[in-house]
Amino acid sequence: MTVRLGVTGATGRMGREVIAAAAGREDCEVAFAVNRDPAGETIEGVDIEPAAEFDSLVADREPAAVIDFTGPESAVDYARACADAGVAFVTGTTGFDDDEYEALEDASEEIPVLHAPNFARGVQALLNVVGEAVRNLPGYDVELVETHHNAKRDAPSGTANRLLEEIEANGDFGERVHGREGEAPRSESEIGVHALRAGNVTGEHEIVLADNHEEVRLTHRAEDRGVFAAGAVDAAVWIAGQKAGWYDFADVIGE
Ligand SMILES: NC(=O)C1=CN([C@@H]2O[C@H](COP(=O)(O)OP(=O)(O)OC[C@H]3O[C@@H](n4cnc5c(N)ncnc54)[C@H](OP(=O)(O)O)[C@@H]3O)[C@@H](O)[C@H]2O)C=CC1
Ligand SMILES: O=C(O)C1=N[C@H](C(=O)O)C[C@H](O)C1
Repeated sequence: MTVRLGVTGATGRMGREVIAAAAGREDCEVAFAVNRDPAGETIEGVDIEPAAEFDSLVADREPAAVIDFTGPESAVDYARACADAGVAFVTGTTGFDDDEYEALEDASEEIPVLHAPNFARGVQALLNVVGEAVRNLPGYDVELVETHHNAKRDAPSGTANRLLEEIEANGDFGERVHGREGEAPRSESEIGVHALRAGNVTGEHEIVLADNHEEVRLTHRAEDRGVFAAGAVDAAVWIAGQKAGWYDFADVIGE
């Protein structure tokens, strides 16, 4: 069966990759793709339509799932529209505040919703091992450094926040300290968090665990945005067969 997909944020860095990833597969097809101001563009043979036509495109082209890489406000709007239309929703957008995240969770009462701050399988593996590393090294200093391209809006990255949750769930830590300046000695239990923005870096996350005699570094480096797009399309094909509820990328990989 071919899964029909809608794509939002289609002319963005990720939207283009999602369309290319879907075009290269036989188990799915792009039913429509929208962007805020598409200016008549075509990507991989798909005409990019204005975002204002989203509701009517969903009604006419009947996608089984929508893949969203836009921004937090837009993602929430699309999640609500998908809930109204009964269409599954997959979003890789990051930077949601608590209210926005709650709105996504509300939508999951009516449709399947999957949010993953990172669709790289290597990041999922990193999430699986970081807690174990922290548990094995009690009392070690923990610092997280993430590096992204100079156009990224949110900081720290969604992936960094997710890694921090995993670290905190597995050790006895104090506050997160975002960067340091001036007189800023390290307290024993704080977690230092550092967001670098430079050039065209696709996405790097490194966790440093150290005491005074040794250090361990766990690093993930995305070489190409195609890795995120492939994971997002896997998630959309998978979610098309699920019932309403809240899912994450681990659910997709676990099957
Ligand atoms: N989960 C993951 O694996 C990954 C997540 N991300 C996240 O994905 C999001 C997008 O990243 P990226 O592609 O780099 O960002 P871009 O800014 O390149 O792309 C976002 C696109 O969404 C469009 N857009 C914004 N609002 C709407 C709307 N209402 N309707 C339709 N289109 C809209 C923008 O249009 P316009 O040009 O008009 O602003 C733009 O084309 C970010 O939150 C990022 O952190 C990124 C990479 C991987
Ligand atoms: O904006 C990006 O580019 C990325 N954003 C995601 C995040 O915030 O974690 C994932 C990836 O690192 C690329």
